[in-house]
Amino acid sequence: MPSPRRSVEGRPLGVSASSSSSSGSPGSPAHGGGGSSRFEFQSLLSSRATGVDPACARLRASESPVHRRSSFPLAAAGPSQAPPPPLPEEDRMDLNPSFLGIALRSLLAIDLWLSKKLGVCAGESSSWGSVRPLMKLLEISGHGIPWLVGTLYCLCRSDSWAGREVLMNLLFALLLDLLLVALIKGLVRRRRPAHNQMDMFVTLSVDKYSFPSGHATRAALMSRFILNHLVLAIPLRVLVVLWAFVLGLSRVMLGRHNVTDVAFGFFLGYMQYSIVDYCWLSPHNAPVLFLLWSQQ
Ligand SMILES: CC(C)=CCC/C(C)=C/CC/C(C)=C/COP(=O)(O)O
Repeated sequence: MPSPRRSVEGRPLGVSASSSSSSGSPGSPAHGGGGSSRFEFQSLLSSRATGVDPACARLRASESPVHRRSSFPLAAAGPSQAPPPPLPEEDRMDLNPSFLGIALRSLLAIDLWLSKKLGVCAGESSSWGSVRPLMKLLEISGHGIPWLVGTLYCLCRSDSWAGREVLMNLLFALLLDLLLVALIKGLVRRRRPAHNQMDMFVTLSVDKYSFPSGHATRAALMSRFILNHLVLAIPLRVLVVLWAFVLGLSRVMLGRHNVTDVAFGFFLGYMQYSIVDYCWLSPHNAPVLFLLWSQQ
């Protein structure tokens, strides 16, 4: 144990006015100005040597009654005792990452706990195991292959320029989605939940990762696309939104994803539509594409 009177570098801390044998605990704020300040000052410096989080040590220091009085306690120790230098700016900023870290860890813990609770169709023997076939049917409804094949088929059959334009953009949206999801999955590499059974219909190699949910991005992207480009009666519009929501929920119920994978997937899909809308392909800005297609 290093002497409590010395800093990590071995230099005296300059807090010698009160002896460590004075009554009460040295760390207690009730201990008195000198004792309290000694504890706090030591905790600031020795945290580097002991591995204690400096942010926590600093937090303790800033909470002390001495600091609240905003007079540096060591001044009371005597004229020969030089006050320690103020903390470097970058050290003071450490508090934020620490709070952010705690918030993220808490969110992650809630995410894992909630996802496990909601994974009621993760296996045949799960509490809602009998609904699993229905959930898997929903899974296929949001899979990339049926959407790609369906779009290409309609594009081949379409005989109007307006129809071709919408379908061409739908194809672009689907490809953009596959690309972005694969990119993020490959970068983040978050494993699928432990209770997931990897029995999915055709997957790509990145689909062993779970963040973000490709089904959720497609659900949000396709529903926004459909609502903006198909003239549908209100009940059908409600159905489209419901489909997207239930598809996202089914990913967690099947145990394929954590809640945050799906939540971010919805957000990403929503934003992807904005990109598609912004880059909307038309015979005016992409004439080559349309000419090529019309010659097929
Ligand atoms: C043109 C091309 C590369 C087509 C690939 C279509 C395909 C196999 C997409 C994979 C869809 C899929 C299984 C996504 C995973 O969804 P999660 O919700 O489990 O992330």
